[in-house]
Amino acid sequence: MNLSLHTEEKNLKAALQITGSKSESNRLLILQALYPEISIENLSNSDDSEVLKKALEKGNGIIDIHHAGTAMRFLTAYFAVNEGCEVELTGSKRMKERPVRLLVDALQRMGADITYKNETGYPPLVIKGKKLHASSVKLEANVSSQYISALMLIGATLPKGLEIILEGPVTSTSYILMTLEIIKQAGLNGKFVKDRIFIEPQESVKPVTIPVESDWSSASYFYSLAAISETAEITLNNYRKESRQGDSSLAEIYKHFGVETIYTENSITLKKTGKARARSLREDLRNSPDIAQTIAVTCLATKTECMLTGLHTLKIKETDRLQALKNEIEKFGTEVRITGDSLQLIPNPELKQGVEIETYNDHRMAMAFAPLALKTDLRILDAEVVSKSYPDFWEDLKELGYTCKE
Ligand SMILES: O=C(O)C1=C[C@@H](OP(=O)(O)O)[C@@H](O)[C@H](O)C1
Ligand SMILES: C=C(OP(=O)(O)O)C(=O)O
Repeated sequence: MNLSLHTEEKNLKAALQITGSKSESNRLLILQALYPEISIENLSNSDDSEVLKKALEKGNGIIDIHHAGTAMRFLTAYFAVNEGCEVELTGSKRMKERPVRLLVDALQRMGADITYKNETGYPPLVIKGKKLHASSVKLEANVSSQYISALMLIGATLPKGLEIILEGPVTSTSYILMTLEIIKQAGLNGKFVKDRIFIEPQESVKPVTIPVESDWSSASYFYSLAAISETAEITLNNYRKESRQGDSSLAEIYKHFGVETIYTENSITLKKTGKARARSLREDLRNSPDIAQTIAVTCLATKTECMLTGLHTLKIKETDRLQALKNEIEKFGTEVRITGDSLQLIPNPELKQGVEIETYNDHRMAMAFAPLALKTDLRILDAEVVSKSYPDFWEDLKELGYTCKE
């Protein structure tokens, strides 16, 4: 499905209910499978959470998790300790190019029975679940925090718990902290001190209901819309100031674009009153990689010079996001310089019209570019990709006065 986006709206006003955080949901689904006393509220309706839920229900045989990175990594650890199960964990073509070696190495050193079906270091994986007795493991921490979260989630089921020693710089730390907070909220114990994470052993937890906050990465597209609009007042329900999600740094970052965040007990209102904006932006996004695309497109639309750093993980996500951003932003006549971990955008006063955006099977490419329709009509190719994290995205955009035509 290709969508042509158009809007004449300059003043945005709406109240929306975005689905639950996929990161929180996927942690909770794994914990619930290990500790059935846990109940979850406001679970994400994303494809990634749906495939994880189905995989846990299936529990044996060939399990295809499509494009879902967290599902691949979390299930690798989950099945490795699930005594008696035999699974082949596979995914989309792109998933077979996304590395899992550091996690698999760590689990193998802990005694797990995991082999590669095709290429060493990449899915599909053949996993035979067994009891693991290790109590400590070392792991390089600069490639993906998902490997670390995966180990943390199974840590309490091991007879002596698990100490995870992080080697080198740590990336996406906010997601490790999210895992720890959720583990504690479930009634388990753990701590993260310097380069070490300790998860205490525990066989069961007391019955507990854990609400999932709505998804801050999904909220980023509304921050971008507010930034690009003349005025905006967009209320998003089920968000908190004290969030577990690192992408809540949006509230601070978007002040540069004149967007204020007003917090009430259970919602945020993004308010733009037309104040002057900064002409340039410097941000280190190593703790919130998923909002890099949104911010780059906001800068394109608002003609803000920007230098985004800490982006070394973007190359191994749903697509090579640095290259994809360069390809698509340059279609508008704006220069983009990328390195292995940074993106610089040099604004151009003219914005080319009638551009078609390739989305590279990446939900965030489609959603990040959509706000730009406030400035120029555009066409988003394969627009259905949004369902990976936010299936209702196009419907919610209509609430803001957009027309989205096939
Ligand atoms: O743990 C998580 O829920 C996630 C961690 C991040 O990945 P990396 O740690 O690989 O950067 C993030 O990009 C991804 O969307 C979700
Ligand atoms: C990178 C992402 O997801 P995952 O790694 O879980 O596929 C994302 O949602 O932006």
